[in-house]
Order: sequence, then C-alpha cells, then structure tokens
Amino acid sequence: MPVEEFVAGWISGETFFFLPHITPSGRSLPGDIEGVRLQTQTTYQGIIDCMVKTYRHESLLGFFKGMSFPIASIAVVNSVLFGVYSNTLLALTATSHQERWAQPPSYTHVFIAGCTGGFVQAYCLAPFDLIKVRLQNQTEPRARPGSPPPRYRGPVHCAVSICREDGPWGLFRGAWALTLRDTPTLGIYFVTYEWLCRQSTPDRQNPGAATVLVAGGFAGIASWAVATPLDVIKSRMQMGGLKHRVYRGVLDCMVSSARQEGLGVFFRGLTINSARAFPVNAVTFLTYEYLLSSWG
Ligand SMILES: CN(C)C(=N)NCCC[C@H](N)C(=O)O
Repeated sequence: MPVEEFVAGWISGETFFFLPHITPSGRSLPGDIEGVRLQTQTTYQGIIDCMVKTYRHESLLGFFKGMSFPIASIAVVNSVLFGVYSNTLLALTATSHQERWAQPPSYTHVFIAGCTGGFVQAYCLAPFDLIKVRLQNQTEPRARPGSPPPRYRGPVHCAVSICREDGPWGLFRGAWALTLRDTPTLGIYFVTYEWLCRQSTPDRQNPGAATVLVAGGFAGIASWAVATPLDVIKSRMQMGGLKHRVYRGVLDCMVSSARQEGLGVFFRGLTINSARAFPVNAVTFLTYEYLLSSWG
C-alpha cells in the first residue's frame, strides 16, 4: 500500500492549519466558532452579531475556543482522507498517482474512492470534532475569581468528562451524522476537483498550479455546500444532553429543527463555511499535488 499519499495528506493538512491565521474565517480558528454557534444556538442573528457578542462576552480568546484539539487532529484526518482515497483509487483502477493524469480514472471510480475516504476519515474525526463543538459552545467568559467555572476546563478535561458521563462510546456521539455528512460529500469533493482540472487542462497532461488552486478551492466550496445541512444536524446531535435537547436520532433532529426554526436552519453557517473553504482547500490540493509530483 503506497504510503506517500498518507504523508502528503498529513503535510497538506498542516499547511491547511497555517493558512487560517491569515484568513479571517478559517474553520480552524476564528470563523469556525461562529459557524458552530450559529448552527447550534438560536441567540445569534447572523455572523456579525455572533462575532460581536463573542468578543464582548469572551474577549478575543473566545474566538480560539476548542481549537487545540482540531489543530492536532487536522493532519491525522487529512492524511487518512487522502491516503484512503488514493489507495482505493489504486485498487479500483490499478493506476498510481503519477499515471493518474495520463490515464484518468472514471468519475464513478473517483466518487467511490472519495466516499470511502470520507467514511473512514469521519470515524477518525468524530472524537476530535465532538470535543471542539462542546468547547466552542461554552459561552462563559474565561474563569475569573468568583465567576462559576466553565463546564469543561479544556480539551482533555472535556474528553475525560464525556468518558466519565457517557462511557468511551460517548466520544462518538454524533458520529453517525458525521459519517452521513462526509461520505457522499467527499465523493463530490474529489469529483469536482478532477472535473475542474480536466476541463482546464489539455488531455492527459498534469494540471498547472493555478488550475490546482482554483479546482481545489471550488471543490471545497462544492463539498461544504452539500455538507452544510448535515453539518447543522451533526453539531446539534453532538450538543445533545447538555443545555440542548436530546434527539432520538438524525431524522428526529432534522424534523424537529425544521419544525421549530423553518427550513432555513439547514443553511446556517453556509456563508462562513464556503468563505473559508476556497483558500483552505486550494492550498491543501496544491501542497498535496506538489509533494506527490516532487517525490516522483
Ligand atoms: C465535510 N466536508 C465538506 C469536507 N470535509 N469537505 C472536504 C474539505 C476538507 C477540508 N479539510 C475542509 O475543512 O474544508
């Protein structure tokens, strides 16, 4: 099983982490918290309102809540995604990454390999994502003398508390919704990327850097456009049992959210998810392709 794809996925996941420092809306840093809070709480009127309230109540530090775990996990999850995707494609088509532009795989194979990568990565991501969502939904200001302490003191305390309250499987709360979100979405992600690259590159040639950037960016937007409704459901299920109501399952969460808040609830966070998706995924694909081509 070729491992370069796992390593390239790991490194491109890390560049993905550095980029949000220079973009105002990275999901790994400020911007992610607004997306999650907009999806799970009804107190905000929009992105700006959420940012202003977060700043007023929790200061600048409020924007960075729950981020140390995702930062640690991004490289692992990206490595699993790209590694499983490439190896599945290799198993289906018998063409290595180096030969892939000269002998392009069918879109069906790309879709199946993307769905497989998405399915496997969802289970690796689930515990990290749960802890991030729980920490990001704590709106208490940082501990001050006399003020009640927040429920979770940090990621490790959050993980230990979840295990104590719900057992180790509690860390996988919402994992089913995450799998439903990521499996088809990542199929669409890789198909969009391949399609855009092939449209703007002469037959059987490797795409140039600009093409990879644009195709990667639009693949990110397309995948988040499709994923956002299930992203809302996933975040709500992960919050179940805290201040939020417990849902009987994905369907129950969908139906009662739509009944109480209208169909618009499924598009909460779409703007901010899409705004961050372009730069993050453009750089992820560029780094990934560059590394694999330079390793020959
Ligand atoms: C759930 N969705 C939409 C995805 N996982 N899409 C693929 C993009 C992955 C990238 N790490 C990002 O966060 O944009």
